Amino acid sequence: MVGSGSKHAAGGSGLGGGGERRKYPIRAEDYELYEEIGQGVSAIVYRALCRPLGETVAVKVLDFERTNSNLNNIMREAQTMILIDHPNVVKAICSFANNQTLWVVMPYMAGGSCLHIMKSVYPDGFEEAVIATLLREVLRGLEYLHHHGHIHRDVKAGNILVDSRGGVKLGDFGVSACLFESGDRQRARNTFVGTPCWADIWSFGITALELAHGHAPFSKYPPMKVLLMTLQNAPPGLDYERDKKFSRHFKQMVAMCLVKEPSKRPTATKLLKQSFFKQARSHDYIVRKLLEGLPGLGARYQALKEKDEHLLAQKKMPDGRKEEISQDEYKRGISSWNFDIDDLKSQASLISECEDTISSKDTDISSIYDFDTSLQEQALEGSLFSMKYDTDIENDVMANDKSAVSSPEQSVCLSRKHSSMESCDLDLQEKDLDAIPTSSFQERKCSFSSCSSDGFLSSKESSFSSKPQINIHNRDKGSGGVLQVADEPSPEAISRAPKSLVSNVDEHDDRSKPPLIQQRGRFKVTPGNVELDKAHSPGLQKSHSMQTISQLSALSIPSSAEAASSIIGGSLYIQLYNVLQTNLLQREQILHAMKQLYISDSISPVRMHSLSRSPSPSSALSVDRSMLLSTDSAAAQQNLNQRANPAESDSRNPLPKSEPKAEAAQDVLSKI
Ligand SMILES: Nc1ncnc2c1ncn2[C@@H]1O[C@H](COP(=O)(O)OP(=O)(O)OP(=O)(O)O)[C@@H](O)[C@H]1O
Repeated sequence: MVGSGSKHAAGGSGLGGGGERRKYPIRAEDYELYEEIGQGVSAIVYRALCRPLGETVAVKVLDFERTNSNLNNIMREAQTMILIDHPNVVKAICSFANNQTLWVVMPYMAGGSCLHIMKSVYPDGFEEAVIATLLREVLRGLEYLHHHGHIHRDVKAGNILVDSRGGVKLGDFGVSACLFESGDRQRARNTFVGTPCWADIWSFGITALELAHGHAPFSKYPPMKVLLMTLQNAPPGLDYERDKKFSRHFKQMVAMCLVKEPSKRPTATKLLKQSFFKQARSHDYIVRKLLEGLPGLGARYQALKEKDEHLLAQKKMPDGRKEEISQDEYKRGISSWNFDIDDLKSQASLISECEDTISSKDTDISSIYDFDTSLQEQALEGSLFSMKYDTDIENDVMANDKSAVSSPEQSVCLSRKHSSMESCDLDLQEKDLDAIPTSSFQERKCSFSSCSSDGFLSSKESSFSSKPQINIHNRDKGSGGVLQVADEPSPEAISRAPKSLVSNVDEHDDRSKPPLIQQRGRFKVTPGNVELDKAHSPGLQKSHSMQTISQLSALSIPSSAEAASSIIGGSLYIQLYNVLQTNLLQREQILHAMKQLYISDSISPVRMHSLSRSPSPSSALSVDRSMLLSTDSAAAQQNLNQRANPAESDSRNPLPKSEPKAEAAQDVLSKI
């Protein structure tokens, strides 16, 4: 559709009334944009008039500059929306390019989103019959999507839209996935039988709670806490005192959706048969209950926006923002995955190579969600979690240029040579306590100190590089699964990388954009004192992994400490975990190398054993300098291989031997 020579596009059935297909113009000048009615990660939605037809529509203006999704992805979203034809799913009427933007024309949903309605009028949630009516419509939409091989992946109150006649539709296909898009329909069907709906069904259950309470579970908690709670706690439900007003059927329906074991969740079709939905009513009921007396959408949206801005002016994150971020984390923490099974399998096996705590035996998707010890959860967060949520940036770079993957020397992103604290303050300060709940503060602090107790990472000493970095996960098993950070991607990689990525690399090119310190999946770290303006934030991708970033980037971050605790604390936590993993792996490799060298130098087995068991730097005080100078994990690995397979040893790479130097050992280990 984009750039099509024709000046008109056929609208979807029903839009023109009487079943005729109306011709919608595909030129910007044929649409008059009125007030803003919504904003997403990379798009602003306006009420608009389609001049030739005299019809009010919604136009979603997607800024190419603000999305780091490639054009194909954007087109895919628009195309998907155009092909949609179901009364409970918002379809796109047409789309076209206009300068640096893509315009997607949609039917105008005058009631706006359920989230906005709740925030404006029902802060404590809707009554049960309203919820049943809304959710039945949503389920019908989901049933249709799943039947056609689509997964919505972003089911939430904010994406349930209501039209002026009480019609309810699921909107926002920004992160939807088509199971068949690889072209191998049969394989996709076989691989995914039954699975894809699971993610949406979990989100659907959380959305039910959101509609019942006015907010999603744990929405007041910071994202990482929410994710941990999702993994650690029993699934949430309608179990509290305040939930007594809800029927048994409602509670049962929610409980069916919120089962951690994905395969045990019902399909949309099965859910629709639940008794809970017997109380669902008509569209008129929705009009009466929700829309009557409601201010116009534009005014409502403006009022909510002003409230948020007011909170921002007071340097507080608006509750709504907090909630949105947390609820996204919550839902996505358990319900999202990338849809490349092979990729997931290789990631899972990678993790098992890195982490003893995760079994590699079962690489089925569901097993990925089945870790139940806290250590495994932490490993999940640190590695699988971040890998699962990799953005397209990584994929693009990996696909485009493998040379962008850094050498092992470049892989340590926490190093002394980049020890300025400019980027972020890892040492969470007491004054930030009001920004996040005490429990999570303590938990996070505790995590940091446990790192430092090993002597490998001190929260006080360490920092992230202030240099912009691109985070590349090395998925090559041969590398042992080290998570690597490319310090400087090759010029080729830069030239071929998506524009937004390049802009992250070269901060000098665009100083209006906050320098990206590190981007890992949905999280990024920026200098704490940078004013982040959503409108100018770079590299925003319309994907769930970036949604939080966008929400965060809309905020003014007043101080690094505050930012660390209230906003990017979660991302720091993840990054620290990744760093820790990287370092632990390297440490293991070095210790292995040391062991081997000790063997060759006739060091007593008892001593060697104690060395391998003790991770503390002091245990390495009397080791051979040459053993320790190899911080290059690949070289260490090669040395190990040579020792293990002497026949294969390469005489061009002799294992260096030199004198014992305790200080050197300590020096090297302290840098790890
Ligand atoms: N057709 C529509 N009619 C009325 N309002 C709409 C329509 N489409 C979207 N909106 C409003 O605009 C907001 C943002 O739209 P949308 O979710 O499509 O953008 P996005 O960039 O995909 O956002 P997200 O961050 O939720 O992924 C919605 O939450 C909703 O309030």
